[in-house]
Amino acid sequence: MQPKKIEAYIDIVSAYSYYAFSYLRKNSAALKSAGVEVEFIPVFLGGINVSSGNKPPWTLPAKAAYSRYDGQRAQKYFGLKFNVPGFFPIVSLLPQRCLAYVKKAHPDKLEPLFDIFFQAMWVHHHDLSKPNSTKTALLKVFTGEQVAEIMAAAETDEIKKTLSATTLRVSQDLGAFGCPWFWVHDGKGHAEPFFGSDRFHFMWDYLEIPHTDLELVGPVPGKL
Ligand SMILES: N[C@@H](CCC(=O)N[C@@H](CS)C(=O)NCC(=O)O)C(=O)O
Repeated sequence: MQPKKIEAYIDIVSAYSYYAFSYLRKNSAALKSAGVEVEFIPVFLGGINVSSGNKPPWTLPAKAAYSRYDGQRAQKYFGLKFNVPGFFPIVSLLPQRCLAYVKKAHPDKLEPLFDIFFQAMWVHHHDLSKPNSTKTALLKVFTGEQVAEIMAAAETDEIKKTLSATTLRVSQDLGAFGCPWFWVHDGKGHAEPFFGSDRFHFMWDYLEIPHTDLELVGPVPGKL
């Protein structure tokens, strides 16, 4: 029997991946006590779009206009505050390859690095497609020597192939058409996909974890 597990496929170029990452980390103790393992897995969202035939939502003007409301609401809900950087979107291959290497070579540093990269991109508006910005962010988690090692590894065929193989697997085998994408194992030998940072209540039902989110509190005294 497989354990209950959430495979979380995320890219730092995706604000919705940032929301999902923060939420899962905030709830890590509760998930652990419910016997659910969480694995964060770097993917290249641009590659998922190409492979699935999808287009980024902001390329459709109506979705771009709506996303301004949705983004503000999500930030309030998840307790984050940032503006979309002027350079958005970026080609996120460099930071995602660094993460793919760190996952292999320094697995205990993967979550801290995701956190620093998300903050660098969204809160501090550092363009992580530029090597100097990526190096500066890496230095918040690693020594100078390790940063050189990670930057060199990100240029190797092995790491390039690792990121593209994961990206291909999640889109072709696990049905992904965007990020964050989740492949969730129910602990009974089955697994299902979930898309987005706004589907955790369905995920908790699927995993049979008690939760209170989305319960209406009422009636409000004096209002009825
Ligand atoms: N409703 C989802 C939206 C997530 C979303 O729009 N993700 C973007 C990347 S940041 C994407 O890949 N979208 C593909 C699509 O909507 O088809 C959420 O709240 O998390």
